[in-house]
Amino acid sequence: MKLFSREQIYEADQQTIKKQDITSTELMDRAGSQIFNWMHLRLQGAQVPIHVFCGIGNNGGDGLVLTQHLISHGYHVTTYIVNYSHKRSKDFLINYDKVKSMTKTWPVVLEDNEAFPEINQEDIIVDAVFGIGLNRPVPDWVKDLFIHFRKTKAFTLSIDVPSGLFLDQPVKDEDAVVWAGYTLSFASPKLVFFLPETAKYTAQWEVLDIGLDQEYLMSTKTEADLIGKHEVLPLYMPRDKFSHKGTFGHTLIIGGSYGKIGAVILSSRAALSAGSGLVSAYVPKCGYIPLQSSFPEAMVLTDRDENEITEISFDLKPTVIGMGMGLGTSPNTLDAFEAFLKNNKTPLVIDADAINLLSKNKALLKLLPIHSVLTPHPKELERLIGTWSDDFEKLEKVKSFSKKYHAVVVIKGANTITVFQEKIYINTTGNPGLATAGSGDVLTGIITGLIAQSYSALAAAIFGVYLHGKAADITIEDYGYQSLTATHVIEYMGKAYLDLFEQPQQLPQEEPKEDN
Ligand SMILES: NC(=O)C1=CN([C@@H]2O[C@H](COP(=O)(O)OP(=O)(O)OC[C@H]3O[C@@H](n4cnc5c(N)ncnc54)[C@H](O)[C@@H]3O)[C@@H](O)[C@H]2O)[C@@H](O)CC1
Ligand SMILES: [K+]
Repeated sequence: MKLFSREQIYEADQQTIKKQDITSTELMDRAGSQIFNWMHLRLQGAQVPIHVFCGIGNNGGDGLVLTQHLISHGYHVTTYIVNYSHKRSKDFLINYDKVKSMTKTWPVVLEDNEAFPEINQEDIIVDAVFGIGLNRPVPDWVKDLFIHFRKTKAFTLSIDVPSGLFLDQPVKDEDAVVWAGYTLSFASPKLVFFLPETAKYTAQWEVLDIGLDQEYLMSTKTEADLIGKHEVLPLYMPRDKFSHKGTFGHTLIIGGSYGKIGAVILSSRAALSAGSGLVSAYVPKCGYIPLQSSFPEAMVLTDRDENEITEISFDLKPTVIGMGMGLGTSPNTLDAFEAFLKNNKTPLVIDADAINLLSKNKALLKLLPIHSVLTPHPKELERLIGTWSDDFEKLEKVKSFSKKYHAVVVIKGANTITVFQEKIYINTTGNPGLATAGSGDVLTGIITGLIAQSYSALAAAIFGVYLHGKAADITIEDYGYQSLTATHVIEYMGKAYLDLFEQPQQLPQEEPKEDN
């Protein structure tokens, strides 16, 4: 799914109005009606007090359309105008008059220095104060209103975006943003719903289709894409009947040090479960027996040293190398790593201590083959690119890094983000159960195993992150969050693959009672 920017959404609105020959008021009607349908389906006429807070722009206008439907369907609704400016939008004013003519009274106008309405925890707040038009800090008294919303603990439904949340700037004051229980967003979810610092402002979100011009939406390229099943299916490469293990490549995993051989075992097993035809591991001598006995499918090569890697040399011709898990960062290992990079031509996936070695010796970065994949967690990323002041700056820095070194960077986190040059891909699978030892080693193994099968580096990163999260999502159905282990993720990879082709269960369609 594409994540459109604010400018693109405004453009989509304009194109829609032009091509469908409708007015902006009609488009607002669609938006407000969709919000109403969503609520009506769930509330079914329940007499819960609904407080609709409308700003003076088009987001407020959407709120006023919603109000009209709620009133005409007999809901218990109170409408407030959050009068933060006198520059009311045309479509706001049209709907403001409509509400007046329906109810014979004007909505309650809230201004600075006025008492805020009483709201109970069981009530519903609809937040239509600011939408994507927010372009400067929220006035203090409106911030106080948002604090009031939170104090009531009432369910808060935000229209389009939680008010106070900028689409392209960090939040400076978390009290100046509405904390939504649910956001109903038009055109696409917004990038900020997925970034670590701003995801918390909406617990859940959903996109409502307001019939924007399909041609524009289809043909417009976005800076960010959201990755779900629909997006990874075209990446999947089916297997030919006449294929053999050589067809699916040879993965070499290089890593491990005394006490950290398990990381290599996890990565190697993950590469095989992702479909790599052959898997070999290169470890210090102490890793030989553990690997051979726990993972009979792998071939094992050893360093001359017992406890750490001191020289990386082998006779194999691997298709791809995944390295860094459990590697350690000793001077001997660094020398081996540097010598290896100077001669290496094989595609690389770089994780953990291999990232740390690069961070401490930045000159080595230019030795990476193009389209290397790096899989840092936030601390490793910080060592690699330096600190950042907010998520937007972080993304910009990662993009520059990616461009400079032609690398694919996978930023691990709740919504793992893959960055390649100017473009970012946000994963939607995975769960807090993945915050467990070894899950990163498994991810690196999966991505490496996909590259072995001739997926491009970018496709392998996007698809690998998806499958890894999906396997974890299926695992928790059997094990729950707490008991999920990295080994489960490997074992559930098969189910993650099968899930790609599972038809969604057809639920009986519920219809809203009526809509007029
Ligand atoms: N443009 C369209 O045709 C459609 C717009 N829609 C709605 O319209 C919204 C965008 O509407 P607007 O562009 O009118 O903007 P908003 O309703 O988000 O904001 C209203 C106005 O407030 C002003 N403003 C911004 N920050 C302020 C601040 N801190 N203090 C005081 N004033 C401030 C701005 O000048 C802005 O235009 C969307 O989020 C969506 O909800 C939908 O109705 C669908 C169609
Ligand atoms: K809003």
